[in-house]
Amino acid sequence: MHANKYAEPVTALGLMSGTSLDGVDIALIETDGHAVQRFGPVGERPFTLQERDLLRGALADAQTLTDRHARPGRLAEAEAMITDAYAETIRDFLAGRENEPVAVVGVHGQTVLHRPKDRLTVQLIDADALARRCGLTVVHDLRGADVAAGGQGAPLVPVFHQALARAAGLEPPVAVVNVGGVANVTWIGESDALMAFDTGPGNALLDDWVYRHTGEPMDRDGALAASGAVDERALAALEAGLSDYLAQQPPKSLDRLDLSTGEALEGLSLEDGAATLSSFTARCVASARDHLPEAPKSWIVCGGGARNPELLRALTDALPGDLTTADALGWRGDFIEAQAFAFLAARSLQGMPITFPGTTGVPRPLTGGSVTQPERAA
Ligand SMILES: Nc1ncnc2c1ncn2[C@@H]1O[C@H](COP(=O)(O)OP(=O)(O)OP(=O)(O)O)[C@@H](O)[C@H]1O
Ligand SMILES: CC(=O)N[C@H]1[C@@H]2OC[C@@H](O2)[C@@H](O)[C@@H]1O[C@H](C)C(=O)O
Repeated sequence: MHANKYAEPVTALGLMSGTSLDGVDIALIETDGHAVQRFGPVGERPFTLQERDLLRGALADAQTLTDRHARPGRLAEAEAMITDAYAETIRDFLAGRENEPVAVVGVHGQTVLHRPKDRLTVQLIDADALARRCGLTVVHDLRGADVAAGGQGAPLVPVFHQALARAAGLEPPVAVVNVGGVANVTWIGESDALMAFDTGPGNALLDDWVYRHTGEPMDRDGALAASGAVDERALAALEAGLSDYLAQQPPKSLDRLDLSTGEALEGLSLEDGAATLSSFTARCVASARDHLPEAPKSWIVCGGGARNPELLRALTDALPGDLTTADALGWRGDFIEAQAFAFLAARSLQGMPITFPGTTGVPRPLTGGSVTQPERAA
């Protein structure tokens, strides 16, 4: 009956590089912007240590920005690096897949500053150069319109979580928790009801702690946390440091640099610090329940944190209800964000809303994204 309600499906690519600064994820889907008709291949391109250092420098230099288009300090170099990395990722991904009729590429870029209360959110990516180099239509700046309209500009992925949950026939209410650098939750109730917000740290503080002590980028497989113990005093201090945010009613979102351990972990061993930070992430997710309209029957964990067994254990301890990973449902938990940016680009091309009062607090459902055609960018 609704045969013409949605547009013809298109093949869309999505690229995401998140707050963990670990690399670029890419995914191909076929979608009409409402559902996913086909999940295609995925890929990733890790950042080198030098690239991560450049991004850390760019994050620091972005703190004084007042103009989202300015690129002082290391920002210009970082943007060129990100654009190269995205172009390279697309080229390598499509090599041997020339038959994929890619209609659009949705790109997130690299967030270096996110201050929605000042109507400022900055993602590094030169979309014109990218469109030119890959010869494809690029949709970028998916947060800008939302922030300009008074929204939080994040999280953006909830409408895709909703499409995934709908297709899986999950019994509402269900919560999807993305444990990236920052963690966020999407709550999906009856009749497509949607609420979403950033819950607090995901892996960012744990990554920083491990990097500072060992030069390694993460607590791989939770090995450090597994051999440490949670320090309750330090945990309480961490929670006190974020208490205003935790208590705040959604909509709400975080900048990576809003998160810090302060003095809370002083004197702790590497292992105890890792155990305490893993628990902190889980406790912040658990405290998100206070803001949800109804307790979720099940929790689905995705993002890099789902690969950390200690973090999963801490989440299982902290959350009532069933907890499962996205991968256990047959989703590609590490690539949901990349798939989401493909989905959002397809919606953007059709002028469909990508953010909602329940997700970013924008006054009414709003479309977003800027479209760059390869010929216009030439
Ligand atoms: N095997 C593993 N063991 C422990 N942690 C892991 C493992 N694999 C990934 N991670 C964690 O996941 C992080 C990457 O997660 P992800 O790619 O979801 O983040 P992101 O997309 O950068 O973040 P965001 O969602 O905040 O934008 C790594 O930095 C690391 O902390
Ligand atoms: C401003 C920004 O880049 N925020 C990210 C960050 O990383 C996780 C969380 O904080 C989320 O709000 C968002 O990313 C995902 C992709 C989102 O918008 O849904």
